[in-house]
Amino acid sequence: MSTAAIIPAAGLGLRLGGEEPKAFREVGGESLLVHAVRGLRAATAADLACFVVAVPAGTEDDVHKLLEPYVGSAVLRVVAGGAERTDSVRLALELVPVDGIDCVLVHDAARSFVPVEVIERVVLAVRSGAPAVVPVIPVTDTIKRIDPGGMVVDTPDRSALVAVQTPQGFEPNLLRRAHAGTVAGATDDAMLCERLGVTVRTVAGSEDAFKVTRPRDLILAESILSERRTS
Ligand SMILES: Nc1ccn([C@@H]2O[C@H](COP(=O)(O)OP(=O)(O)OP(=O)(O)O)[C@@H](O)[C@H]2O)c(=O)n1
Ligand SMILES: C[C@](O)(CO)[C@H](O)COP(=O)(O)O
Repeated sequence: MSTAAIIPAAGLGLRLGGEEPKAFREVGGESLLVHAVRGLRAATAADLACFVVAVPAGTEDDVHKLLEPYVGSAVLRVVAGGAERTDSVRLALELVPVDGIDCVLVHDAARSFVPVEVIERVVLAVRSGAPAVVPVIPVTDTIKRIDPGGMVVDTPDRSALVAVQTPQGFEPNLLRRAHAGTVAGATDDAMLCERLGVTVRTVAGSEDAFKVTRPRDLILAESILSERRTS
């Protein structure tokens, strides 16, 4: 049995700005998408046999050519993404082979520098029987819930809160059932499984798995990359 990776990379990157979609922005001379694919490939314990990448419509052929050298013997499928992240994941999921896959990872192209250990922890947890797995890190800010008028409603106990990253790992048929239902308002795939009543397991994430979202994040990305290239 092998793993399939879905990479939602079809976002515009409005918060990052710039001329091209975020997945094509470069760090250290290579696009965020290439870094993300290379990172997943490096997780040898994941046995990645298939990549399905959702990209901005019209870029499918170019992206296929761009990524071919990085996927090794794995199958590569590239599909036009949808309006929301969940649409892109659903469209990609339709291209994940049904046979021979025991774990589907969903990994944001924008979390391009996730360490191999995190990827392998997620896959191992799915293979150990957890149907849905997310990597998490502790929350360092105090979080407050507010009302529509901006007034504080309450302050949840921070020790019970975590920030959620990707890759998120799923038993394939669970992910298919999760995406067959209503996806409105879901900001990650695990949330869709929660809506089905499934208990989601957490594993340790990493600060390096941060999501490139705003311009300053590119500076952090460059710094992580040059640290890795030095060591
Ligand atoms: N319609 C969409 C929206 C997002 N994504 C992907 O989902 C991941 C997480 O989304 P985010 O970081 O929010 O990216 P953008 O939507 O591009 O960012 P912004 O909201 O700033 O435009 C990214 O890899 C992004 O390319 C996608 O595949 N399809
Ligand atoms: C999936 C995710 O990266 C987990 O933290 C996050 O929810 C994506 O959110 P975004 O609003 O699409 O950036």
